[in-house]
Amino acid sequence: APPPPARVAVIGGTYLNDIMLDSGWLKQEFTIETKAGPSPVIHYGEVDGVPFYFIDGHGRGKWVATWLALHELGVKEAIGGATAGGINLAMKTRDFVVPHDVIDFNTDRPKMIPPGSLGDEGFVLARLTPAVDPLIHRILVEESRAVLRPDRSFDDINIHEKGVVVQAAGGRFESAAEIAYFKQIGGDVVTMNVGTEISYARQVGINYACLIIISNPAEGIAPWGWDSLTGVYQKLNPAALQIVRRSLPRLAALPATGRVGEGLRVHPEMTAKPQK
Ligand SMILES: CSC[C@H]1O[C@H](OP(=O)(O)O)[C@H](O)[C@@H]1O
Ligand code: HPA
Repeated sequence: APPPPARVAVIGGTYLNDIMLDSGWLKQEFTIETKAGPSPVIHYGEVDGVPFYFIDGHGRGKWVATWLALHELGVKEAIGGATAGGINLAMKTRDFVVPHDVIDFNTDRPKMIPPGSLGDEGFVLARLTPAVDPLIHRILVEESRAVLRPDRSFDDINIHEKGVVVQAAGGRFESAAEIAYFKQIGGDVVTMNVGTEISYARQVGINYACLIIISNPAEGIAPWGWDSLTGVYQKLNPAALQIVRRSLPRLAALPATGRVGEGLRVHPEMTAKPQK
């Protein structure tokens, strides 16, 4: 049977994976074939009557196939969850950041989704300004406040409405000198995943923003231990799940057209036609 339709997707990183898989919201799993090979496992779920897809671990290494599959399935809105290291001293461990921009130093995933993957003639140079969808960005800020603020035990947690997320090369943590450099060029938090996600979502025309929880101070900013990584997200996971739950119906109700990303993906002058 074909998977049930949904126009919204949630992509889990470290902190959202387990709690989404345990949420009781997921009903069915499937994979689909894409021009970049089989998709990762895609979960179909429903909560409060809203159908959605969930992919854990950012697609478990299947970066291009993940976003081609979501496009193929007709997804229009997506939120990503990720942990990151705090570079900006105002962005402490446990704080929430809804980034507005990105610096992408990833080198092992293609910057451009291979030409022809989407059935476009030639290639498309997507634009990243603004880097995330402003409407989804606002929803994540508002729902983070709505969930965290009434709970006095979260009083020490800041919700940062803006932030530049640096995607490091990935594959290992950064050196202190690398972080000092990221700080100098305006980076606020550092991740190994979100830069690619921001870029691929735009390239396939899916409106996207992400909710980051800081799990540790970036290297050289302050000492941290492995327990920081696990401890932070275990404590904040239930709150994150409620933020997702409250955001989903709002994402599903967003207008399908007239969105800022539409004009940023395809421009006729930027599309190389095959030579006659
Ligand atoms: C958990 S430490 C490093 C790991 O965490 C971040 O990923 P995620 O988006 O799954 O939270 C970071 O990018 C690294 O992959
Ligand atoms: N660096 C890169 N990615 C991360 C970090 C970090 O310090 N913490 C969580 N994800």
